[in-house]
Amino acid sequence: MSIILEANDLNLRFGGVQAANGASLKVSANERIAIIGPNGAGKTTFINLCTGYLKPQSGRVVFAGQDITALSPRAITRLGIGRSFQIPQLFLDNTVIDNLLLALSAREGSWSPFLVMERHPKAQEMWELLDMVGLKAIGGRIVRELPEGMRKLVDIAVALALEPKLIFMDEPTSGVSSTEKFEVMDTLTRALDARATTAIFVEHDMDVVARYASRVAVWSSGRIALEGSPEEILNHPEVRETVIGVGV
Ligand SMILES: Nc1ncnc2c1ncn2[C@@H]1O[C@H](COP(=O)(O)OP(=O)(O)OP(=O)(O)O)[C@@H](O)[C@H]1O
Repeated sequence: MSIILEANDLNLRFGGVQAANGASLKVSANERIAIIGPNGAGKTTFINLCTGYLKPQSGRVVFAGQDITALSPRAITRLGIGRSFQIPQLFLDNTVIDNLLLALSAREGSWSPFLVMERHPKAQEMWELLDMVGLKAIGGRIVRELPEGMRKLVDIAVALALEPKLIFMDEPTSGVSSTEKFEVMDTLTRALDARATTAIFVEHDMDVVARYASRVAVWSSGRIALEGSPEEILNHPEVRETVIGVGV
C-alpha cells in the first residue's frame, strides 16, 4: 500500500525535555493508527510537528511525496492534512454549522464580516457532512452551550469540512460518555471510510484502541517504543504494566 505520510527521525527539545527524540512513523493510505503512551511521552508534540505547529530541530516530514517540514500549518492544511485538538479550537459564540462554514471560508480566503453564512454556496454540503458525523441535530446550536464531548466532535467535523486526505485526532473520545463512545466512533469511522481518509489518533481508552485501530504505536520518551496490531500491543506485558496500568 502507498505511503501517505513519513515522519523521519524528528527531534525537538524544550529546555531540558526531549519531547521528540528520534520520532519516526510511516503511514500507509487508509490506515487507522492509534498512538498510545503515558502523559508527557510526546504524542501531542508529534502531531504538532507533523501539522506545522512546531518545527523540529532535525528530521523531516514527507506527505504524499512532498517535504512539508518547513511549511506553515495553513499550507499543510491546504495540502490535505487535517487535525482536531485535545482542546477544541472553535468559535464558541457561533453555531456549529457556522464553524464549518467559517473554516471553509478561511481556507478559500473568502471570509468577510458581511458574509451571510446561510447563503454560503457550500451550506448544503456542510449540513450533509454534519449528518454523516451524527451532528445534524445540533447544527444550529451555539458551540459554547455544548458539552465537551460534543465540542470535540464538532472540532473533528470542522477538520473534515476541509476534506483532508489524512487526519490527526487528539483524543477524539475524551469527554464522550462511556455509553456513547462506540456509537461516536462507529459514526466517525463510517465518515472516514466514506471519504477514504487516513486517520492517526491519540487515545487513552484501550477499548476504543482495540476496536478501531488497524495498528498501534506506543509512544515513550519522545518516540515509538513499540508498534504492532492492537492484539499484539494490548497483550504485551510491558504495555499492560506501564501504559494500561494493568499488572501482569
Ligand atoms: N511548548 C512547550 N514548552 C515546553 N515544554 C513542552 C511544550 N510542549 C510540550 N512540552 C513538554 O514536552 C513533553 C511532551 O509533551 P506532550 O504534550 O507532547 O506529551 P503527550 O504524550 O501528548 O502528553 P498527554 O498525554 O499528557 O497529552 C512534556 O514533558 C511536556 O511538558
